[in-house]
Amino acid sequence: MASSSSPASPSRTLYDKLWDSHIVAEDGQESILYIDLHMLHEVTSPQAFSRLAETKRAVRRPDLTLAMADHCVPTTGQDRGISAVDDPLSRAQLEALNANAVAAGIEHYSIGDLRNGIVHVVGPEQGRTLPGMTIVCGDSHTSTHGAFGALAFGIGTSEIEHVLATQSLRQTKSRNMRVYFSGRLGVHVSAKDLALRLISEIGVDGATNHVIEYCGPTVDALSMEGRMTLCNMSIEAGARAGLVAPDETTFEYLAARISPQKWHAERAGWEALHSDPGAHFETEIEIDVSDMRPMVSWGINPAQSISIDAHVPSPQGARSDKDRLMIQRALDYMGLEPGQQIQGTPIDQVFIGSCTNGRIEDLRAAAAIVRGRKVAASVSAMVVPGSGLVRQQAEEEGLDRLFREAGFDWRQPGCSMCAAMNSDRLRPGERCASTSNRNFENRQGPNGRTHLMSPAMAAAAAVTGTITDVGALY
Ligand SMILES: CC(C)[C@H](C(=O)O)[C@@H](O)C(=O)O
Ligand code: SF4
Repeated sequence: MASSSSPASPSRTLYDKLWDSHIVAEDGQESILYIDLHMLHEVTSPQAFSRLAETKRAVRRPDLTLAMADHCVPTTGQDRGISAVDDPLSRAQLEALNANAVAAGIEHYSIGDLRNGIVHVVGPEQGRTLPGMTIVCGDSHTSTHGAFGALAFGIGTSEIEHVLATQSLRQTKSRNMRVYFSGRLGVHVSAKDLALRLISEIGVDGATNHVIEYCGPTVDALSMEGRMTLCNMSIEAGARAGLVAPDETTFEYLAARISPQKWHAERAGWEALHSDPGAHFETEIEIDVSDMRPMVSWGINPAQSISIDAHVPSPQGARSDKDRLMIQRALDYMGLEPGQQIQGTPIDQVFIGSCTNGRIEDLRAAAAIVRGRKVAASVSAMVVPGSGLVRQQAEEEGLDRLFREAGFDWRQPGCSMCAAMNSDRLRPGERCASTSNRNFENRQGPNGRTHLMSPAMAAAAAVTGTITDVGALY
């Protein structure tokens, strides 16, 4: 695929600039890109290391590689590790990651280390994610790091092997897409709602073959945490990556995480990381969010999301036979009636966490709703901080006490019930208010039912026992 504007063109998008500045070699439609940071987790890296060993190749740049366990770690009793009896597969994955990292000299935050957590929370937190970088990980939500103006995307196991061996990656360029959000967000309307709104409008394949650049006054006003939430969910619209051009908000976030020398040396370069005026985007979307209410998913993919005051669709109203079948299947799986109000639907569990919404700001937003209230008797609710440092920060602020006193479980960090790869999972038929990013069938446990929403909305669901407009709690 031809790039939207050639390297020599005067007007380039941010994506064009990131792409051009990392080309090591070009071959027809494909380029080899240099990779500045490669993050590893326990689920997708073991086979890549085995292949490397089989072919007697070494890790080329251990210093540009960072490893941590997140997907299958338990969220209680982490000091005990994982028992080989209870969960032999997860235990083997943790041991493999540890052994591989040690053997290659790769920095590794193992389970129980304060710096450990979900890879997409930890990279930025540790100041490893920087504007202008190329970042890859064997994980689709690597798009999160695009919030810093880094070209960040998920890769497969054979690509992990390739990056480990060469620190480069063969890629075909995607198209440029611009998503412009205007309008001031209402109280309790957050970046998560922006993401769900966008995906509900363009669909789960609306950004396929594209890299999205998010911009406009609404995005400018978002914190880094909010931008990470937004970029995180780019992949749920089918995009290869999401981007936000770095600005003062970004620089300030980084000032607290990297050395002053590095910050001063890099800053001028970071300031050039934006789309030039007149740069060409193949696809442009504009959304005015001034009147937006919080969003919630009703179905079995993130595009099946509606405003909290809306009604679940009915198959009769579908535009095509395919849509009708999709709606029917989603209603059946979710145990919802056509046309019913989403508000007031009783829930069984609440999960606050994940790489979408497991950062300190997310916990603060949820805690603000929980303060002085109790989790409904019918609900079991848990908070899983995105990293050990997020957990520590929350404890310093007394948020853990607020959650515990309200009846939440206060857990140790990891992916947890986002993907149910550890023992945190829904029982069949249970309905969950979740701050994660995927509501696919069986995602949070076999026959579990997931409703995606923001942390404030999940907290409101916890205290009322139903899907509730958090704005109505005041
Ligand atoms: C396990 C991993 C490959 C997977 C991903 O790539 O996204 C997981 O993180 C997820 O969210 O489903
Ligand atoms: S928190 Fe969920 S979405 Fe994020 S990396 Fe872990 S499993 Fe994937």
